[in-house]
Amino acid sequence: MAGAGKSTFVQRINSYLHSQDPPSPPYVLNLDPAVSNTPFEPNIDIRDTVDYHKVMKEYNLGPNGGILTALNLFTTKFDQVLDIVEKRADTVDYIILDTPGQIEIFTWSASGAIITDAVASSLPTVVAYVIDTPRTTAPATFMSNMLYACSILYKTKLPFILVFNKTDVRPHDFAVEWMHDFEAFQAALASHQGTTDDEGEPTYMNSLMNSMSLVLDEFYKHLTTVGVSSMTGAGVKEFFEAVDASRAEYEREYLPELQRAREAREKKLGAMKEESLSRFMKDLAVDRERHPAAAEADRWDPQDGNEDEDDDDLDVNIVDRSEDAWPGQYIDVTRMRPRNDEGMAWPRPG
Ligand SMILES: Nc1nc2c(ncn2[C@@H]2O[C@H](COP(=O)(O)OP(=O)(O)OP(=O)(O)O)[C@@H](O)[C@H]2O)c(=O)[nH]1
Repeated sequence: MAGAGKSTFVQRINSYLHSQDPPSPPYVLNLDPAVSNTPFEPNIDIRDTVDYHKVMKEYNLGPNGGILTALNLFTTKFDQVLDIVEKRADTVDYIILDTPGQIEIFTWSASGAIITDAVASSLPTVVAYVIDTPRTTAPATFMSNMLYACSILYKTKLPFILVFNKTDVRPHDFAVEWMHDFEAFQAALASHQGTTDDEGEPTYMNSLMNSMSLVLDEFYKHLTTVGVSSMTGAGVKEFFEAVDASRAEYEREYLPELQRAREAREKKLGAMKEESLSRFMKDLAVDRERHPAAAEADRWDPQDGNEDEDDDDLDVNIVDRSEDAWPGQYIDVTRMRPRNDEGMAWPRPG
């Protein structure tokens, strides 16, 4: 959620990896086009490719529409990002993606899904869901947060770590208790104000939450939980232990499922292609029979000079900053680079 501390957390895990012996600098991607400063220096930054303010102006959008459109435009180039990232995979142990602050823009958009699927199908991937612990102490807020996490887990089907952040302000033991002890959560719900109406009946919200917490009980079994403080660095080591365990889970569960889905999709696509090709060939034969002269004139001439037409050489707009810095370099935030995409013609909807 916005303000949960995602960027601070990225900076913390980045500095943790740098401080290992030997240092293990990660490769960092910033996918938030609207962030003004990041506390780390990303290797690839969406802001180098898309100017969010210009997108808002050009497409006449508000802030959220601007972020979504900027992300969509960036996604059209994501194959290039993946190429760069894959080239680094042998020398870099961790690749970190920081997502936009407006959670639904990433989790519920087509581009968020494309980016997640693309990354997850080429590298072991884990989702870290960062929670603002001090702002999750009310049972209703806790429940909403868990429902959101649940929806992302089921959407991505990826290994998932709940990161209770800001434990320097409020330890996350209450959350662990609520997740493991159904009755403790019920008691917290009951002791919270407004659980019954004027006639002593449970309020709609309270009964809804009671039933929801039963559903969530199943969901909690699939989760790993860690408490961290991005401020002090407490819990970061445990976070990386959870990431390593998730890698095994990715290889055991996600990968076979992915391969099965890919094979099924390719089979279906192959059948569709074959069918439309045979339909096309039939139509062509009928057409040629009816108009033999036109068919003769329509033959492809290899001397035409069209063989140079190759759209593989489209402009390369993705900037790999580590070409002139080292991977995952984190620096003071005043060294942000100017955005420079003057003259870039983005496709317009419709
Ligand atoms: N005390 C404390 N504050 C934290 C911690 N992590 C982050 N913060 C503070 O929480 C605020 C939000 O942190 P950000 O890292 O900007 O959060 P974000 O989720 O990236 O924010 P958006 O990108 O706007 O969604 C900042 O003021 C941070 O200093 C923590 O572990 N402890």
